[in-house]
Amino acid sequence: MKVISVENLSFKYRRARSYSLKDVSFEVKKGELLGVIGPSGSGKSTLCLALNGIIPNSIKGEFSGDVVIRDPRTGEEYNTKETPVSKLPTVVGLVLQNPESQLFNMTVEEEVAFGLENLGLDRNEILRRLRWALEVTGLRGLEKEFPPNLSGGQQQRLAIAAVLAMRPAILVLDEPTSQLDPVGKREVLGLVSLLRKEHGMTVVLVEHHTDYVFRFADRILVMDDGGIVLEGTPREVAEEAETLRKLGIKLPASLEISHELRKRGIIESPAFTEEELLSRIGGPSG
Ligand SMILES: Nc1ncnc2c1ncn2[C@@H]1O[C@H](COP(=O)(O)OP(=O)(O)OP(=O)(O)O)[C@@H](O)[C@H]1O
Repeated sequence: MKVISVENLSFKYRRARSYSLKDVSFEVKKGELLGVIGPSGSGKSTLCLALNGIIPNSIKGEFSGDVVIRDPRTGEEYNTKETPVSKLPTVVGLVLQNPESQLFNMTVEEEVAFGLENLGLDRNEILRRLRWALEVTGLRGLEKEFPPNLSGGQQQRLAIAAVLAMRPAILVLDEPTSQLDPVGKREVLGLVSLLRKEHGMTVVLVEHHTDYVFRFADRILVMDDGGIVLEGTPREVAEEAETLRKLGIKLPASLEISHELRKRGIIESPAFTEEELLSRIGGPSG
């Protein structure tokens, strides 16, 4: 089942000289993890904002094309340009790059409950969702903490908890680990994997950490200059090493090495992890 259909989407910010998205079309199926990579300024963040309707409803500009979101639980379809912005976060949650920009309450629990109060839910439902969101994100016990006192990884997990409490079926994450240290990165990407596996969520993930994207995404979109230049499975996209290199996209080390080894005829297909690479060349892991 398709849960996101983007058709001929173009967008130019007010006062900008050129379009930030140029005739972009793609689909995402229920339960998929779509990785989005591309150089700085290629339109990834703009695309994220368009997926939950902030563009064109709150951030205006020249918009054409359609972004249609289908709620897999009800089958209802929402064309973002015709849907109130207050409705979309209950279907598509958006987590931004910098957690601090999304956190503005005095305690962890107030942060998560804030959006729920705006949904007009009753007290019991708010508490139920609050507990669930903190449980899933591993933040139980930190309810009374002041958000700026949390670690970077905890702050980003809190931003995710606040979005999850709205019970979206689809999660869009715009470089959620870019401000984090390696421990924080692992925490957040571990959470993304859990949300997919155990909660059946569909995920669109913009991520510079290509190791994760090539290893776990079902499909990858590569963007450049507002358009999609490559789209395919990690295996298919990895075949285009030269294009990726020209765009300045760093492949995971195992793929870079396997690309060189393939050129020399030592192995036949790309290896996505170090273990896979070692086993291909007859190393210690077999
Ligand atoms: N609010 C805005 N007003 C005008 N132009 C903008 C605005 N936000 C982004 N742009 C422009 O739109 C283009 C795409 O930017 P966008 O932030 O979507 O790219 P990105 O791929 O997410 O980059 P990064 O990896 O650096 O976050 C860039 O040329 C950028 O300068």
